[in-house]
Amino acid sequence: MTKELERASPAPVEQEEGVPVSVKIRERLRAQGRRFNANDNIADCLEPGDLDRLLDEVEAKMQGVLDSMVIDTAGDHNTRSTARRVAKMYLTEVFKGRYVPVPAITEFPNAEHLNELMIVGPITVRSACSHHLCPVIGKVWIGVLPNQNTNVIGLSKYARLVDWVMGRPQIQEEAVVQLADLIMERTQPDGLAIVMEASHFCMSWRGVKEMDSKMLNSVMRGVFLKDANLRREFLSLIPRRSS
Ligand SMILES: Nc1nc2c(ncn2[C@@H]2O[C@H](COP(=O)(O)OP(=O)(O)OP(=O)(O)O)[C@@H](O)[C@H]2O)c(=O)[nH]1
Repeated sequence: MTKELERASPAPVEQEEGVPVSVKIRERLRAQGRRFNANDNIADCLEPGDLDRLLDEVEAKMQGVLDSMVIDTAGDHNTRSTARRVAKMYLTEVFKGRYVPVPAITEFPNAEHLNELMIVGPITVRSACSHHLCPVIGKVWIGVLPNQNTNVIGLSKYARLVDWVMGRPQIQEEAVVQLADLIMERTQPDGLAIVMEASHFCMSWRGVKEMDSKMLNSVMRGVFLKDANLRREFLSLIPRRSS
């Protein structure tokens, strides 16, 4: 392209004034050919200050939702700051797992060359379904068969990884797979087993209004897939789940 043509071209969206920050972020994601589904993490496409600008943008859109629901947020003292509260809750609390990088994981040398089954749980699951953004609350158990040559990670880190993956709008089937992929990638054990049990408020608070049903699902990787005895041992060691 000649210098003249370059000058004549419209400014890239990054430099345009008044372009919503979400549009700029989407452009960066598309330029990298990246997916940005509800349960994807996009932290590495955010620039300094973007999250604050997103907060302002989501607040303005939430205010529009409240206005369209014919709620008098100016007169009603209870909802005066609701748009800001909801924006903060989505971006910095319940869906934080989309906007912050993966937690740092401390690794310790596997000095004793441990290769026995280890189970951690129940770890609390707090999420929301991608369909209605209703809460999903439950528990997860993680079983690891370490590899005698790989490092050991601190126990609390499993809970931090669960929190990071579940802090996005999710569906349970995809959440357990994302969690398994992450733990496999980070710790490279010989085997990994995950069982999740959760209540979906989209089924109890609304819709079919079924109060007691839960969804249980599992994912097995590595030796857990091949070794039925190991699978049985893991399942038998998980404390009796809530009724
Ligand atoms: N498979 C799966 N389904 C889920 C999960 N979370 C919520 N759902 C369901 O996803 C469906 C949402 O899509 P639709 O069926 O289009 O929603 P709807 O018409 O409002 O459905 P109702 O909930 O039956 O009123 C509902 O059946 C939810 O119960 C999940 O983690 N996994």
